[in-house]
Amino acid sequence: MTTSGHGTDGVERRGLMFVLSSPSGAGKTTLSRMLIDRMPGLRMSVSATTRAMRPGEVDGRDYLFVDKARFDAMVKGDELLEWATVFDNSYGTPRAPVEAALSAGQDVLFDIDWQGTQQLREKARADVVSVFILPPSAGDLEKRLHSRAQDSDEVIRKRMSRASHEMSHWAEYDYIVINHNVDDAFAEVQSILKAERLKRERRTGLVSFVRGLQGQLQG
Ligand SMILES: Nc1ncnc2c1ncn2[C@@H]1O[C@H](COP(=O)(O)OP(=O)(O)OP(=O)(O)O)[C@@H](O)[C@H]1O
Ligand SMILES: Nc1nc2c(ncn2[C@@H]2O[C@H](COP(=O)(O)O)[C@@H](O)[C@H]2O)c(=O)[nH]1
Repeated sequence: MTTSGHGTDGVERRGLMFVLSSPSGAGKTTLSRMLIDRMPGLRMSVSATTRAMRPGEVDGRDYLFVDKARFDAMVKGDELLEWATVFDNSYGTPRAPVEAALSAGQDVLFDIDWQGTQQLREKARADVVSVFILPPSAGDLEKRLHSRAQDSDEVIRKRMSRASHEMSHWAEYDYIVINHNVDDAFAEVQSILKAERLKRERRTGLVSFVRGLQGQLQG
């Protein structure tokens, strides 16, 4: 699915799909925004959803807010790379922008649940790097959902009651980060991305780079 771009050291490499998942409220959106602001070469995948817009959310930036008929048409037209029902709403990743970003040599960041992560992994295992974010405690998770002040008590209750099930998928992920403190969690997630960008298998330009070095040594 991916084509090559260039790393910061000029060596060609395949783009990667960097996935953050967690129980609702553990901090994926917060960490995603920090990554997008601070990591050049990383583009956010903007999901389509049928859920209602929260105060402060912007259509096209936070989500593509669509009705059920439009979502179903996207599924039928194979416009989504993955999709799932989460908390009674439909969510899915539009395929075209992801493929365009990867073709342009960029990495793509996904804030999606475990069902979507499984689907991406089935399609492109070698190019998916997945991170599961855990809250430090159940009490902290609940406090965070309340402090966000964007969901009703009923919605928060529903999300808390799903948290244990969401978390049961932690062992399917490549990395686990416990979000005690947002700056520390960000530093950990950033380190994972930096290291994964340097992985030998995705650095398609290394063979010719090393040959060039050897040529210089012989010449
Ligand atoms: N380490 C932290 N300490 C305290 N508060 C935090 C921390 N990380 C995130 N938060 C706060 O917790 C709330 C929930 O965070 P966020 O929206 O990033 O979670 P999320 O995992 O994206 O949730 P959802 O899956 O529902 O979209 C926000 O108000 C955010 O500012
Ligand atoms: N499988 C997918 N899951 C997605 C996608 N976009 C978001 N999500 C996940 O949904 C829940 C709830 O999100 P919220 O914004 O309503 O709080 C959360 O776990 C997201 O990660 C998607 O495109 N596919």
